[in-house]
Amino acid sequence: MMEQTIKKIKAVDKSITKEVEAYLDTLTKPPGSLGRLEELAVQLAEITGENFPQVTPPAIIVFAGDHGVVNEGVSAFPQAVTAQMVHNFLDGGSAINVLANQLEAFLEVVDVGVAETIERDGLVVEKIGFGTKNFAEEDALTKVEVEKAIRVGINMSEKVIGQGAKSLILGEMGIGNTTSSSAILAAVSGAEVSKVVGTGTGISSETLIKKQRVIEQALADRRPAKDDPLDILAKVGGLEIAAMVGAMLGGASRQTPILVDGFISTVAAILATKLCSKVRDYLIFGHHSQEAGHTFALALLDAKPLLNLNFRLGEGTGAAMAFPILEASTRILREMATFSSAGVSDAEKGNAEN
Ligand SMILES: Cc1cc2ncn([C@H]3O[C@H](COP(=O)(O)O)[C@@H](O)[C@H]3O)c2cc1C
Ligand SMILES: O=C(O)c1cccnc1
Repeated sequence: MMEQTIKKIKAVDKSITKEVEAYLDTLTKPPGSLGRLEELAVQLAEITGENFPQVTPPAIIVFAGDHGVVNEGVSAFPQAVTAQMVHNFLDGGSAINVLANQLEAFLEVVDVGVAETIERDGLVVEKIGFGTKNFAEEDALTKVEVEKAIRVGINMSEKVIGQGAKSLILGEMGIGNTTSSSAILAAVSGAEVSKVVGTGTGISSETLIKKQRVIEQALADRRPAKDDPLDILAKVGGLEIAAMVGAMLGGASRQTPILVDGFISTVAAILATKLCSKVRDYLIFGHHSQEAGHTFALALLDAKPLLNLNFRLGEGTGAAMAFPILEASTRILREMATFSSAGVSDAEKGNAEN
């Protein structure tokens, strides 16, 4: 199924680019003066193949999963917080709930691998396992589990797009997942672990050293294949990270813009683009996270995030904050007057008259 989805992913429509750029120059502003908003408008047109793209309504999907590596003491919070936060999402009390309400976005919460059974109305239960295995001791997942989690992500994107979502905001919840993400990033890039490890939920400097050692030892023991995203996910990955990879493939296959969140989401994006390089052009990077490895992860994708709000939360919060910028870029195209419709002199005309 993943292969079929990848086959469906088309290169974004570059035949529309010149037309949209030219149209932007007819609007009542000096050419290019709306800077990145204009670049975004062009990118959204290329993604959707439409001169007047729509990103509203957005769908927010938060994938939750646990990590066996928490047994090594690599997070500031206990594993139980993953399930507790899933309850909080369903009760409406988390940061991403607040932003979803503000954006009037539909929020889907998906249990793809929380370590506890959660039965609640409104929760999408697609549990592939009760957390991953501790990758300090054994492979986190089997290849089959990775493939199943990717499929969950693909299905979720297809579901919300089928329900009318015009853009995707992807987020995650999983205590320990910055450890998994740093391990993935080191594996896929060959970078030193020290360059891609960070404090996650706020660990001490001693714990940070331990976290780095745990990752270094695991990479030496597990030996994930650099060019094989599925092998990397199986050896040191997570179910919610694999599901995000799938959601990105699914979104791209349906020509839908995807807002990427922070460190964990960007690591998933690196894997998705490794599986299919065409995915890159469907991605818009919401914010620059405080998590240490994010700068390096963004550079690997040559990505320039829209915001820097000193966030280090996850859940899709940084991506959600950037959504109004996307919406603005589409409204510029749809709602601004042109020089001729508004009777405003354009640059050459003005010079000619002087
Ligand atoms: C209350 C709470 C809410 C969160 N929401 C997202 N995260 C974020 O922190 C976790 C990753 O950090 P680490 O690898 O250090 O455990 C993930 O769940 C991530 O989504 C949270 C963390 C906590 C404690
Ligand atoms: O950037 C992120 O996504 C992030 C950073 C710290 C903790 N959780 C998530």
